[in-house]
Amino acid sequence: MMFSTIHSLKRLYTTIFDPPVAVKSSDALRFGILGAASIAPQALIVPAKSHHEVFIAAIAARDIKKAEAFAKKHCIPTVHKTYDDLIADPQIDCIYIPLPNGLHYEWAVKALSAGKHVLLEKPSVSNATEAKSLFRKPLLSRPDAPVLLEAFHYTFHPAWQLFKTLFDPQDVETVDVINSLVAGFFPLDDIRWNYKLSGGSLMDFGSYSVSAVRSIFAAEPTGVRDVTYRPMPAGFDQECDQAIYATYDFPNGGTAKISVDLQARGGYWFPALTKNWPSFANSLPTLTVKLRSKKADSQEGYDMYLHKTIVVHCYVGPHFYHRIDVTTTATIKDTYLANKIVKVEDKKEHLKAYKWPAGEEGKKGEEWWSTYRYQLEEFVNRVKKRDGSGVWVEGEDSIKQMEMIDATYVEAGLPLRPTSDTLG
Ligand SMILES: NC(=O)C1=CN([C@@H]2O[C@H](COP(=O)(O)OP(=O)(O)OC[C@H]3O[C@@H](n4cnc5c(N)ncnc54)[C@H](OP(=O)(O)O)[C@@H]3O)[C@@H](O)[C@H]2O)C=CC1
Ligand SMILES: O=C1OC[C@@H](O)[C@H](O)[C@H]1O
Repeated sequence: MMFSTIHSLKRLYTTIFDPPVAVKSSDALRFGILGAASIAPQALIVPAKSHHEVFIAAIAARDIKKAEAFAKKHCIPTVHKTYDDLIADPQIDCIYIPLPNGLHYEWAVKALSAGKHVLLEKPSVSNATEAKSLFRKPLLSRPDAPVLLEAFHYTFHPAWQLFKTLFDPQDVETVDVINSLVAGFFPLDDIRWNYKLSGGSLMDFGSYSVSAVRSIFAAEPTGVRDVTYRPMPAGFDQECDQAIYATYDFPNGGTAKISVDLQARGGYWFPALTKNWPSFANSLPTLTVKLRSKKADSQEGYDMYLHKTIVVHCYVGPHFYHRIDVTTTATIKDTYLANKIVKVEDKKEHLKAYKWPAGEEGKKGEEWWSTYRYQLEEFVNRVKKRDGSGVWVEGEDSIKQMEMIDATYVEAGLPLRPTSDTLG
């Protein structure tokens, strides 16, 4: 127990602060970052350290002093005065875009048009109109097309891929996803609460819920219903959802519920007194999948049914911690007694996967790799035209993702996030 805790802490420390630094190869891809964004170190700069084919070469920020300070802190050799200057830099191969959602479209188009590969933060853009325009750009169908990826990092981690091997999407009956963040984590002037910048909880933490549900059913919903939301407090953008709840119907008859709260409060004893206390409950993004009950065996006088429930704890950041709990419930019914239940037995398994199983071709990784590091591996593999792990987020998938977000906002009675002026 003690050994395993020390091992976990060591893995975590290596992941976050101290990955081994790789010697860069002469053909390493040179990345430039648009904006000194908070997420850039975690999502790209730290993961790049251990990748011998990735070099973080340049940064641009709206304020040159901020860019210089960021460059100094993260040892980035080149600072550009503007985002446009960075994109025009012939020394840069790839652009990472961690800008507010509402600016993703404009800058992704500019970067791709300059022939750069683009790693684009999630959600890819503001709405499905932008997504169709971006991901169906004719330049992306050319033989020498640049790579464009919506950075749904969690899908690249072995834990998510292991989870997906545990069931057939056709058998999924219900999915419940909770993405909740304690109130106060993001200040009220954060980009997440700015409608013009395409904010809202569904666009933020909620985009994972939508992505996860689509991935679990391997299908698009036939409808969305029962959408409720909590707007921002008075004085803030009322078009921005602070929390949102929705139910989706899927073609196999299954349903999914998402529950997203970016300012979670309450849930304590004496609710009247504590309802405004920040809530740490559900702080680990969690999802529960229930599969349809299936007849597994039939003997003289008895039928046995199996029913599986799978819970994934911390599905968004499995590198910090995760656990996949699989409960298989066996129910034995007496067919001579009108199917009376005579026995119910639960079998529980707890699974985890920080690395790919040994010996699988193209699948590289280390226990301490974060979701972002696994994602970077595949991004580079695509650029270098190698097969890699086979995990990817296709452009058409990113379009469907935005269609589901749009449909949810429509059902909520909220406006779609605004389309960029740069989309003619
Ligand atoms: N993959 C993940 O785990 C995560 C992804 N994200 C995504 O990354 C993106 C950025 O999020 P985050 O890093 O938290 O955001 P920040 O606010 O920290 O960074 C956004 C950057 O955008 C730039 N910017 C340009 N124009 C504006 C503007 N008008 N207003 C505000 N900022 C502007 C700023 O750059 P400058 O330095 O030039 O001023 C700023 O540094 C979002 O799309 C978000 O959804 C966020 C967190 C986690
Ligand atoms: O991973 C994440 O966690 C917190 C969110 O607000 C953020 O945007 C998201 O990507």
